[in-house]
Amino acid sequence: MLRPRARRIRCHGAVRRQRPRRHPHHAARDLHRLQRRGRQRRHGDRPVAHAHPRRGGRTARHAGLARGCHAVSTPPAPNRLAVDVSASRGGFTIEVALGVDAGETLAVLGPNGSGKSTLLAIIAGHLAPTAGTVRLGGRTLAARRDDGRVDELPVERRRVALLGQEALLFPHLTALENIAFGPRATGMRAADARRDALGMLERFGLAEFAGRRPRELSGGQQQRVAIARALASRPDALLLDEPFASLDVQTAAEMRRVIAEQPSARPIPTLLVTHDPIDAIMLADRAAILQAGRIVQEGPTAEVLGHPATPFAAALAGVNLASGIGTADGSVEVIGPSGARLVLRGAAGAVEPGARASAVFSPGAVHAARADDGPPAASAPPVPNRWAGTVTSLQSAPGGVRIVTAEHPGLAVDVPSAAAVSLGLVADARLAFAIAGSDVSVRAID
Ligand SMILES: Nc1ncnc2c1ncn2[C@@H]1O[C@H](COP(=O)(O)OP(=O)(O)OP(=O)(O)O)[C@@H](O)[C@H]1O
Repeated sequence: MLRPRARRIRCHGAVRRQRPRRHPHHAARDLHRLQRRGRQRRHGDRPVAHAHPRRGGRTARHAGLARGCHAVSTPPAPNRLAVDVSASRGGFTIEVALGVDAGETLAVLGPNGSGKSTLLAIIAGHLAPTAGTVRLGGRTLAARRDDGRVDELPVERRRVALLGQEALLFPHLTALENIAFGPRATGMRAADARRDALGMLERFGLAEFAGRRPRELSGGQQQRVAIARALASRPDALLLDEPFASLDVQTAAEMRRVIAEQPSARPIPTLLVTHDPIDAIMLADRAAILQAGRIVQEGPTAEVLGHPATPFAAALAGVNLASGIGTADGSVEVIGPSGARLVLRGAAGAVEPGARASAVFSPGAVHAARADDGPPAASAPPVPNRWAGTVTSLQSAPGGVRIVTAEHPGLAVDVPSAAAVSLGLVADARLAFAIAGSDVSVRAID
């Protein structure tokens, strides 16, 4: 276990170094236990005893500071979060390397069970890696040594704030007291902590609720207090675990705006785990797709959602992903399960002949018409960006109908309701499809 460092305190005008006592961060630990309890509630881990800041926690005075003394806030330079770890939980293994710069937000998207929470648990200190390191700025949060032992900073000393779906506020404290709790735990004077907490409440549009207890606040207001509380303790990294998932659409939008508008006076890395592409679009500079414990794609958010590399990411982004082989003219030839050929050509970009490649396009960018001429001869060369299909399923889509055909069941075509009526859509109808090259993006598969 890493040794606690001495901290600097200002005492009657003079700045001194103070050696920490054995457990100088009990209150912060209580806060982290409470956060962890929320995750365990979702994931079925063993429960942790309920934290009570007044009984189990320690205020600045309890933490060993004399009257008139307070901790000098010397936060380490905001820095990069660098994770390069593997870990196991049950039969599941995760192996991830990623970095998030200060002031940057990385969205981690992935299907259920892909390891998103496990990744956060490793960074927050709830799960030890089986190999590798977690670094934050100049500090090592966890490192597995060659001899198999792990150097780990305890959760409460990582300066990593974790905000989950549930606000998990202390029920017996007011909104203001909840926010002031973290700074008090690190030794800030009560008056300063209250002043800062009031400032946070104002920033989050909650000033009028300062004196209310969590049960007197709506879910959205509680979540706003929770994010204010997370930031009030001046963490060096922020972990957001689907923080909007339990909120209604309007409140979630409001919360996204609040987080997006965070002033960057003290930039820190933010890692946002989400199922919802809107979170990545609104909040993240970069996005990573996690599948089965591995990052399968990472890059600028527009790039990852604009040209997804996997069917999961394509479904998330709401686009069609067609995989095939590059043709002589730089298009992508896709062969359906029954052998039907489809050539997709992008207006910009081309792929190497014979190379594995993919084409991406939106279901709504495809034009559909009645095809009265029956299926084309198998030997006929396909015309780029044109194909025919027999309808196998019709589903409702926003503003219209989603069509799936037997020839290319992985590719959806959306038509507006009026067009669906005039096409007389029924199962087994033959349709002709066309898409402009400007709406198709082609790329080689690595
Ligand atoms: N406490 C645990 N003990 C044993 N296995 C666990 C534990 N927590 C998670 N797992 C397993 O680890 C794998 C990854 O789970 P994890 O919760 O990290 O996925 P996730 O991507 O966050 O999923 P979700 O989107 O459903 O929250 C799953 O197979 C899960 O069953």
